[in-house]
Amino acid sequence: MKFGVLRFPGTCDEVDAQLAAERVANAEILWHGDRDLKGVDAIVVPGGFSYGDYLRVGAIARFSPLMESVIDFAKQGGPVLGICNGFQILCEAGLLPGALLPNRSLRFICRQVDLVVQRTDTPFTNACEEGEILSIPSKHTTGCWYAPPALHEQVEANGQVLLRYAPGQNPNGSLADVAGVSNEAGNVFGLMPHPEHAVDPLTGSVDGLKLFTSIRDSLAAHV
Ligand SMILES: NC(=O)CC[C@H](N)C(=O)O
Repeated sequence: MKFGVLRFPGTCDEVDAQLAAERVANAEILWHGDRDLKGVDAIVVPGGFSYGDYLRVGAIARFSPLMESVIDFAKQGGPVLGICNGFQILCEAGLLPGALLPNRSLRFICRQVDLVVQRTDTPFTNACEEGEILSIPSKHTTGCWYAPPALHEQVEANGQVLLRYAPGQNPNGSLADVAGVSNEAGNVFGLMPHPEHAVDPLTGSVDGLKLFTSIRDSLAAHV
Protein backbone atom coordinates (compact mmCIF):
# COMPACT_ATOMS: atom_id res chain seq x y z
CA MET A 1 0.00 0.00 0.00
CA LYS A 2 1.02 3.60 -0.42
CA PHE A 3 0.65 6.67 1.84
CA GLY A 4 0.38 10.11 0.26
CA VAL A 5 1.90 12.89 2.41
CA LEU A 6 0.72 16.41 1.60
CA ARG A 7 3.11 19.34 1.24
CA PHE A 8 1.94 22.97 1.44
CA PRO A 9 4.10 26.12 1.47
CA GLY A 10 5.30 26.21 5.10
CA THR A 11 4.84 22.51 5.85
CA CYS A 12 7.90 21.26 7.73
CA ASP A 13 7.22 17.70 8.90
CA GLU A 14 6.41 16.05 5.58
CA VAL A 15 9.76 14.28 5.25
CA ASP A 16 9.55 12.85 8.76
CA ALA A 17 5.98 11.72 7.99
CA GLN A 18 7.15 10.10 4.75
CA LEU A 19 10.02 8.33 6.54
CA ALA A 20 7.65 7.14 9.28
CA ALA A 21 5.16 5.82 6.73
CA GLU A 22 8.00 4.13 4.81
CA ARG A 23 8.79 2.05 7.89
CA VAL A 24 5.51 0.21 7.34
CA ALA A 25 4.64 0.75 3.63
CA ASN A 26 5.40 2.96 0.63
CA ALA A 27 4.97 6.72 0.77
CA GLU A 28 5.05 9.64 -1.63
CA ILE A 29 4.87 13.40 -1.10
CA LEU A 30 1.99 15.15 -2.89
CA TRP A 31 2.17 18.87 -3.78
CA HIS A 32 -0.77 20.99 -2.64
CA GLY A 33 -1.16 22.68 -6.03
CA ASP A 34 -1.87 19.40 -7.85
CA ARG A 35 -5.18 17.61 -7.80
CA ASP A 36 -3.99 14.08 -8.43
CA LEU A 37 -3.76 11.81 -5.39
CA LYS A 38 -1.70 9.42 -7.55
CA GLY A 39 -3.59 6.33 -6.43
CA VAL A 40 -2.47 6.44 -2.80
CA ASP A 41 -4.40 4.34 -0.30
CA ALA A 42 -4.11 6.64 2.72
CA ILE A 43 -3.39 10.33 3.23
CA VAL A 44 -1.24 12.03 5.86
CA VAL A 45 -1.66 15.78 6.31
CA PRO A 46 1.55 16.60 8.18
CA GLY A 47 2.63 19.28 10.63
CA GLY A 48 4.16 22.66 10.11
CA PHE A 49 3.17 26.24 9.51
CA SER A 50 1.26 26.18 6.22
CA TYR A 51 1.08 29.71 4.79
CA GLY A 52 2.96 30.90 7.87
CA ASP A 53 -0.12 30.30 10.06
CA TYR A 54 -1.42 33.60 8.68
CA LEU A 55 -5.09 34.51 9.04
CA ARG A 56 -5.82 31.45 11.22
CA VAL A 57 -3.96 28.13 11.41
CA GLY A 58 -4.90 25.91 8.47
CA ALA A 59 -7.40 28.41 7.09
CA ILE A 60 -5.55 29.08 3.82
CA ALA A 61 -4.19 25.56 3.16
CA ARG A 62 -7.71 24.26 3.42
CA PHE A 63 -8.44 25.90 0.03
CA SER A 64 -5.55 24.25 -1.87
CA PRO A 65 -6.56 22.40 -5.04
CA LEU A 66 -5.31 19.11 -3.58
CA MET A 67 -7.62 19.51 -0.59
CA GLU A 68 -10.63 19.16 -2.91
CA SER A 69 -9.32 15.70 -3.83
CA VAL A 70 -8.62 14.90 -0.17
CA ILE A 71 -12.19 15.86 0.77
CA ASP A 72 -13.56 13.55 -1.99
CA PHE A 73 -11.20 10.78 -0.86
CA ALA A 74 -12.39 11.18 2.75
CA LYS A 75 -16.05 11.21 1.70
CA GLN A 76 -15.47 7.89 -0.05
CA GLY A 77 -14.14 6.43 3.21
CA GLY A 78 -10.40 6.68 2.53
CA PRO A 79 -8.23 6.97 5.67
CA VAL A 80 -6.89 10.46 6.37
CA LEU A 81 -4.52 11.22 9.26
CA GLY A 82 -3.92 14.86 10.23
CA ILE A 83 -0.95 15.65 12.46
CA CYS A 84 -0.78 18.99 14.27
CA ASN A 85 -1.03 21.57 11.46
CA GLY A 86 -2.67 18.75 9.48
CA PHE A 87 -5.25 18.41 12.26
CA GLN A 88 -5.80 22.18 12.10
CA ILE A 89 -6.27 22.03 8.31
CA LEU A 90 -8.75 19.13 8.55
CA CYS A 91 -10.82 21.03 11.13
CA GLU A 92 -10.82 24.09 8.86
CA ALA A 93 -11.88 21.86 5.95
CA GLY A 94 -14.85 20.62 7.95
CA LEU A 95 -13.57 17.03 7.90
CA LEU A 96 -13.08 16.96 11.68
CA PRO A 97 -15.20 18.37 14.49
CA GLY A 98 -14.22 21.36 16.60
CA ALA A 99 -11.41 23.87 16.27
CA LEU A 100 -7.87 24.39 17.53
CA LEU A 101 -7.45 27.53 19.65
CA PRO A 102 -4.22 29.09 20.94
CA ASN A 103 -2.66 27.20 23.85
CA ARG A 104 -3.99 28.45 27.20
CA SER A 105 -0.45 29.59 28.06
CA LEU A 106 -0.26 31.56 24.77
CA ARG A 107 3.19 30.00 24.37
CA PHE A 108 4.74 27.58 21.91
CA ILE A 109 5.05 24.33 23.87
CA CYS A 110 7.47 21.58 22.89
CA ARG A 111 7.55 18.49 25.11
CA GLN A 112 7.08 14.73 25.19
CA VAL A 113 3.52 13.84 26.29
CA ASP A 114 1.80 10.62 27.34
CA LEU A 115 -1.41 9.79 25.48
CA VAL A 116 -3.99 7.31 26.69
CA VAL A 117 -5.55 5.12 23.97
CA GLN A 118 -9.34 5.29 24.33
CA ARG A 119 -10.36 2.84 21.59
CA THR A 120 -8.62 0.20 19.52
CA ASP A 121 -11.39 -0.75 17.07
CA THR A 122 -10.38 2.00 14.63
CA PRO A 123 -8.19 2.29 11.51
CA PHE A 124 -5.76 4.48 13.49
CA THR A 125 -5.38 2.63 16.81
CA ASN A 126 -5.91 -1.07 16.06
CA ALA A 127 -2.20 -1.81 16.73
CA CYS A 128 -2.59 -0.42 20.29
CA GLU A 129 -4.03 -1.86 23.49
CA GLU A 130 -6.98 -0.15 25.13
CA GLY A 131 -5.68 2.11 27.91
CA GLU A 132 -2.13 1.86 26.55
CA ILE A 133 0.07 4.91 27.09
CA LEU A 134 1.85 6.27 24.01
CA SER A 135 4.82 8.59 24.53
CA ILE A 136 4.84 11.11 21.69
CA PRO A 137 6.37 14.58 21.19
CA SER A 138 4.13 17.60 21.00
CA LYS A 139 5.12 21.06 19.61
CA HIS A 140 2.66 23.80 18.80
CA THR A 141 1.19 27.18 19.63
CA THR A 142 -2.39 26.50 18.63
CA GLY A 143 -3.34 23.10 20.01
CA CYS A 144 -6.21 23.71 22.41
CA TRP A 145 -9.01 21.59 20.97
CA TYR A 146 -12.43 23.09 21.55
CA ALA A 147 -16.00 22.23 20.59
CA PRO A 148 -19.17 23.92 21.82
CA PRO A 149 -21.01 21.85 24.48
CA ALA A 150 -23.58 20.19 22.16
CA LEU A 151 -20.91 19.16 19.63
CA HIS A 152 -18.55 17.99 22.37
CA GLU A 153 -21.29 15.83 23.85
CA GLN A 154 -21.99 14.31 20.44
CA VAL A 155 -18.28 13.62 19.81
CA GLU A 156 -17.99 11.86 23.19
CA ALA A 157 -21.23 9.90 22.71
CA ASN A 158 -20.03 8.69 19.29
CA GLY A 159 -16.68 7.58 20.73
CA GLN A 160 -14.74 9.91 18.44
CA VAL A 161 -12.05 10.73 21.00
CA LEU A 162 -9.34 8.15 20.27
CA LEU A 163 -6.50 9.68 22.32
CA ARG A 164 -6.46 11.81 25.48
CA TYR A 165 -3.56 13.41 27.31
CA ALA A 166 -2.67 11.39 30.40
CA PRO A 167 -3.87 13.00 33.66
CA GLY A 168 -1.92 16.17 34.43
CA GLN A 169 -0.19 16.25 31.03
CA ASN A 170 -2.54 18.33 28.89
CA PRO A 171 -0.06 20.87 27.41
CA ASN A 172 -2.52 23.27 25.81
CA GLY A 173 -5.80 23.31 27.75
CA SER A 174 -7.74 21.10 25.31
CA LEU A 175 -11.28 20.38 26.36
CA ALA A 176 -11.61 17.05 28.21
CA ASP A 177 -7.90 16.37 27.61
CA VAL A 178 -8.65 15.58 23.96
CA ALA A 179 -5.40 14.90 22.07
CA GLY A 180 -6.93 13.31 18.97
CA VAL A 181 -10.42 13.09 17.51
CA SER A 182 -12.00 11.35 14.52
CA ASN A 183 -14.91 12.20 12.26
CA GLU A 184 -18.22 10.46 12.82
CA ALA A 185 -17.55 7.86 10.11
CA GLY A 186 -14.20 7.05 11.74
CA ASN A 187 -12.00 7.31 8.63
CA VAL A 188 -10.54 10.77 9.32
CA PHE A 189 -8.44 11.35 12.44
CA GLY A 190 -6.45 14.31 13.69
CA LEU A 191 -4.12 14.70 16.66
CA MET A 192 -1.86 17.47 17.93
CA PRO A 193 1.15 15.34 19.03
CA HIS A 194 3.53 14.06 16.34
CA PRO A 195 3.61 10.26 15.89
CA GLU A 196 6.03 10.66 12.95
CA HIS A 197 8.67 11.92 15.41
CA ALA A 198 8.36 8.77 17.55
CA VAL A 199 9.37 5.97 15.19
CA ASP A 200 13.01 5.34 16.10
CA PRO A 201 14.51 4.20 19.44
CA LEU A 202 17.21 6.82 18.86
CA THR A 203 14.70 9.56 19.71
CA GLY A 204 13.35 7.75 22.78
CA SER A 205 10.06 6.23 21.62
CA VAL A 206 8.68 4.14 18.76
CA ASP A 207 5.07 4.48 19.93
CA GLY A 208 4.12 6.71 17.00
CA LEU A 209 4.72 3.87 14.59
CA LYS A 210 1.58 2.18 15.91
CA LEU A 211 -0.64 4.72 14.17
CA PHE A 212 1.00 4.07 10.80
CA THR A 213 0.90 0.30 11.34
CA SER A 214 -2.78 0.54 12.28
CA ILE A 215 -3.66 2.33 9.05
CA ARG A 216 -1.73 -0.22 6.96
CA ASP A 217 -3.31 -3.18 8.75
CA SER A 218 -6.84 -1.76 8.55
CA LEU A 219 -6.46 -1.46 4.77
CA ALA A 220 -4.99 -4.96 4.48
CA ALA A 221 -7.98 -6.30 6.41
CA HIS A 222 -10.31 -4.86 3.74
CA VAL A 223 -8.55 -6.52 0.78
N1 LIG B 1 4.19 21.49 14.74
C1 LIG B 1 3.24 22.01 14.05
O1 LIG B 1 2.65 21.41 13.16
C2 LIG B 1 2.90 23.43 14.37
C3 LIG B 1 1.43 23.63 14.26
C4 LIG B 1 0.95 25.05 14.26
N2 LIG B 1 1.28 25.75 13.14
C5 LIG B 1 1.09 25.68 15.60
O2 LIG B 1 2.15 26.08 16.04
O3 LIG B 1 0.10 25.74 16.24
